[in-house]
Amino acid sequence: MANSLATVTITGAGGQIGYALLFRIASGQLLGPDTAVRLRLLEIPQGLRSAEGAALELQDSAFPLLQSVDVTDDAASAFDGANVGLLVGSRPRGPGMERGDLLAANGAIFAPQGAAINAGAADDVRIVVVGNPANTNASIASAHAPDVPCERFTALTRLDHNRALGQLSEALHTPVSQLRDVSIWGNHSATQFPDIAHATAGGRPVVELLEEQLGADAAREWIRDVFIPRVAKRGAEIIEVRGSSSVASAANATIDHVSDWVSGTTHGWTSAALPSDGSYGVPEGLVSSFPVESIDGQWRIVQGLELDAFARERIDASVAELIEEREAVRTLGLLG
Ligand SMILES: NC(=O)c1ccc[n+]([C@@H]2O[C@H](COP(=O)([O-])OP(=O)(O)OC[C@H]3O[C@@H](n4cnc5c(N)ncnc54)[C@H](O)[C@@H]3O)[C@@H](O)[C@H]2O)c1
Ligand SMILES: O=C(O)C[C@H](O)C(=O)O
Repeated sequence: MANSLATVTITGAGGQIGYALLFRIASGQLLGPDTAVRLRLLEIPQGLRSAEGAALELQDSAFPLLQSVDVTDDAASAFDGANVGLLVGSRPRGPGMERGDLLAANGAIFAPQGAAINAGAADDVRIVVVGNPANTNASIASAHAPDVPCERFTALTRLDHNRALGQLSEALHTPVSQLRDVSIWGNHSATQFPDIAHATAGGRPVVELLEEQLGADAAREWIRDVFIPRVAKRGAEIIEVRGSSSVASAANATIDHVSDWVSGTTHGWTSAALPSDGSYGVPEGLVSSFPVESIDGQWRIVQGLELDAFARERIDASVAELIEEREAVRTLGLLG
């Protein structure tokens, strides 16, 4: 029997990722078998029917851990008492839409949601932003929640991390369970840097295994010309092949992110985008992806990793893009 109760708020709950998330959360995969959940589904008016339909199906699933489901288009009531906020609903880039328009449209979503979190969320609230541009949307929400510690606002790069594991597993013919310490640095965008310099497979350095398999030069080329772009552009590949953006894998990564945050990482480190504390020269406060561990319910950036010139250049390029996005939203007055 559950011995605690948590309120989980999902924005964009009537959308694709929302639908892939809800049933896994209600079954206990987000917070474990000892925590009953109260779900709050936030949608815009046009999305309410879809969210209401999902709520009917949740009822029909008779999940023992599911205590209640509320559907609303009011951010204040959706985030009232929230322990976990999954910020999925966002404004995707449409045809002919300029980057500035995209950031402004998302500002209009994430600024009021940040304010609602500030006003009513539980003291221990944990937020993960999935809706793109995820890192910058997290900064906007955080800027409007001055009473919530900024480290509670994170953005999803676990999908990129998992994609990197999938690619390595295939290349090395090694189960994912044998892989450790892959890192995603920077933005959840094509500039991200998937880094395997410290990764191991079955305890052996991945780079060494690739060199044995391919030879030193070909291994370097594979990492630079195949692995990195494949992971960084996987979102676009999925859109091209599936005809719409990733859904189940994005929901799965969101569950992984929150579940590790709450329960701790046990298989080496993972990756998450969080406000920088200045580590690795990333400007303080910028929401950037790092290699992280979760200890005692808090993300900690893995310290002391050596970065070669190639890594430094790639991280700097992605951080430069994040700084540009931050300046653009600052100019729009979205950072408070
Ligand atoms: N970070 C990642 O790894 C990652 C991966 C995949 C997709 N995404 C992003 O996730 C987002 C959602 O994807 P999807 O496939 O579920 O899209 P979707 O269009 O199916 O669903 C989005 C839902 O959000 C709702 N919504 C819009 N504005 C809202 C608001 N202000 N409040 C509440 N709900 C609102 C819409 O009505 C819609 O139902 C997109 O921005 C997508 O680019 C991120
Ligand atoms: O929705 C997108 O643009 C792609 C998404 O962020 C992904 O990584 O799959």
